[in-house]
Amino acid sequence: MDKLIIRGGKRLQGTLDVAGAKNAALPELCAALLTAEPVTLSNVPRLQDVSTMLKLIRNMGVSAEHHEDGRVTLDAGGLNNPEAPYELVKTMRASVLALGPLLARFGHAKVSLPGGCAIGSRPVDQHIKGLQAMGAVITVEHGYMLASLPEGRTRLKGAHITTDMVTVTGTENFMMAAALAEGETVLENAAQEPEIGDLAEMLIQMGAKIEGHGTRRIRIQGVERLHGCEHQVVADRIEAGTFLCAVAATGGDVVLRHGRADHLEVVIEKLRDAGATIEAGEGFIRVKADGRLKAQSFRTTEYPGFPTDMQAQFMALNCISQGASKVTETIFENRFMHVNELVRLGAHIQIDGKVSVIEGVEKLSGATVMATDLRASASLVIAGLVAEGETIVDRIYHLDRGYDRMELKLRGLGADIERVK
Ligand SMILES: CC(=O)N[C@H]1[C@@H](OP(=O)(O)OP(=O)(O)OC[C@H]2O[C@@H](n3ccc(=O)[nH]c3=O)[C@H](O)[C@@H]2O)O[C@H](CO)[C@@H](O)[C@@H]1O
Ligand SMILES: C=C(OP(=O)(O)O)C(=O)O
Repeated sequence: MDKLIIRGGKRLQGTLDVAGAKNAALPELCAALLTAEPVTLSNVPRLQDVSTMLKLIRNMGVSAEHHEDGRVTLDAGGLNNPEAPYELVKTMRASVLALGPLLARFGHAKVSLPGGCAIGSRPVDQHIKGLQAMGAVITVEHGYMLASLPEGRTRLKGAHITTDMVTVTGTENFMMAAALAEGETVLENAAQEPEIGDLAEMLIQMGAKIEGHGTRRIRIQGVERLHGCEHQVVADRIEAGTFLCAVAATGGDVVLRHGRADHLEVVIEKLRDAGATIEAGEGFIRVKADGRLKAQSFRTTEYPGFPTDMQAQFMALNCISQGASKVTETIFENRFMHVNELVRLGAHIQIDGKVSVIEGVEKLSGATVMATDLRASASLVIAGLVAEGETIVDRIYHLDRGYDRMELKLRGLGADIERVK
């Protein structure tokens, strides 16, 4: 199993390229299932989750190739097996995104229920309820969602869907299903994450009629057929935010090319309050930091609030900042798995339910720690970059699920970090 060995204490300096967003690329690969015409996505990141999604859709009979230049060319003309088997779904929860498109195009689908995961139980009840409101018949048998249309129907029908909570992949599933449904669908309480807007733009290019993406109410007028398109995946705000926190923690001066500051406003505001200098313009974010910053309290909420996917990385920064801070996680019930590992590196953190209280310390000291989930892994890497001595981060397959060669990018900025088998 791969590990990272980090010798901390190096300032980060230089320029790096922000990759395409995992959380946009995954639904967009599924959107290609909605048409029999070729689709080309560019700026697709090289991540384990993308490889898994490509495996999943190839298994359906789709031809899909990830090229050296980051393009993925897809052709779902030959799709003949609308099924997502457990073996592939269990390693990537985003597989549930195949359900909406398969149902909309084929009228039936068999998608494994995702299991729980380290950060929480993550049910898919809202996905099922919403698609049922659109006329789908869905039963759960032997761990699979078996979805079909009632006798005599060939298309889903538009519906008014109000979810119990804001759900990102739920909103995406409904948008994709509604694009080919009969009549109008209105999504209330819709997610507003930038990845929703990026998917909507792709669907519109394919001929979908969508309005209101980026707001709490999205309207979709179904069409009979969608066509192929070329679409560039939006920059990954979470990868960019992770590097901003890393530089804020180690000190240094780094330019993130292609970074979208407008998608990271709350995080950037917190980093500025902490004492980092951040400049941003068209297609770049520059971060400069020196010495210990001031700890910042925050609570995670849906976009445009503080992203849960940045909680662990910002907490790592708080661990070595001046003063105390309170971090409240409101989205996932079990997203503090990094805390015990940060404590092994010398951090002072106490958990009380949804709240972690962090007392900043002057230094961390290297140790062997275990990655438990994707962003937890990133927080341990940040902590390792500032810790004295050697930190070994074990089980980095979690990290590889969502970061495009993170250690190479960090090495390019002067970090002492290597991957070992
Ligand atoms: C591939 C992708 O885009 N993943 C992101 C997506 O995950 P994902 O879309 O899975 O997360 P959701 O927005 O759906 O989850 C929000 C909350 O709603 C709950 N819920 C959701 C659906 C449902 O049917 N029932 C239910 O109870 C979840 O357990 C969670 O507590 O948004 C999360 C919240 O920003 C991010 O952390 C993930 O990185
Ligand atoms: C939780 C995350 O992703 P996923 O929904 O793919 O598990 C994440 O990107 O931090």
